[in-house]
Amino acid sequence: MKKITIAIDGFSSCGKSTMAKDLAKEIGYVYVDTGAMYRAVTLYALRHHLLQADGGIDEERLRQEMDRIHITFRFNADAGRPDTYLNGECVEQEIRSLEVSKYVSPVAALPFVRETMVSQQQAMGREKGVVMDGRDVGTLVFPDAELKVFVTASPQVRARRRYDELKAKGMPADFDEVLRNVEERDYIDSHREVSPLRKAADAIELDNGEMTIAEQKEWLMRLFRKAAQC
Ligand SMILES: Nc1ncnc2c1ncn2[C@@H]1O[C@H](COP(=O)(O)OP(=O)(O)O)[C@@H](O)[C@H]1O
Ligand SMILES: Nc1ccn([C@@H]2O[C@H](COP(=O)(O)OP(=O)(O)O)[C@@H](O)[C@H]2O)c(=O)n1
Repeated sequence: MKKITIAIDGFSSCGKSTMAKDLAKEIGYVYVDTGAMYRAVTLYALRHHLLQADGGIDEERLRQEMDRIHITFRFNADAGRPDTYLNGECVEQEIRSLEVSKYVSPVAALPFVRETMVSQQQAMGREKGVVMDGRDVGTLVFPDAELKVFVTASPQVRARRRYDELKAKGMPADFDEVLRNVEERDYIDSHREVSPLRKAADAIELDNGEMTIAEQKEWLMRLFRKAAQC
């Protein structure tokens, strides 16, 4: 079987990371969560007071600080997926907070932020054998990926999944707030100027609203076997 590149894009909270990390584990590929990288930049900006509550961003300072933001991943055997590190500190839990979710899409829409993240992502996947999930992996990061999937489900289903996850982790959450955030991020992600969220023409679409995690895993595994054989 040849080593390939697998791109999993789609709307917020639909299960992209779950599918991507499960597949990567099963087939021994590297998993890269590109959303975690934008979340880590956002956490850095929050901690350094570069984001205002009214939505304003101190773009100039963030641009100057970009080379001080080092994002790495380290595999966590208990979680079965990589944890995200910001300048050497594990921030896996903190970047998933609703606070970070509220600010991440405007930060991710900044061209200089995207440029930095995309070149790091391309370096991580240069050797192939990678499963990468995000918004622009199949369209911009790896337009030649051998397997591209675009995942979606209704906003209510997605918000419920994210709400349940936050609750299970003991993090504060209100369902309506989570739903609003999911819808707002989808809108910003789909309407930004630089590499907006789009289904690549050659991506296979999956609405997993009625699927279990096990079913979607099996579905993706079948696609992988087909794509890696030819
Ligand atoms: N098919 C599914 N049915 C129910 N819950 C799911 C399904 N797929 C993923 N989840 C759960 O939904 C939440 C969001 O999934 P995640 O993989 O983080 O989504 P994304 O990466 O698209 O934001 C997680 O808690 C995950 O366990
Ligand atoms: N390749 C990517 C991945 C994420 N993002 C941004 O980062 C945010 C968080 O991504 P995520 O994948 O963690 O989001 P969830 O789907 O997990 O909620 C998204 O809402 C986008 O604004 C992006 O712009 N491009």
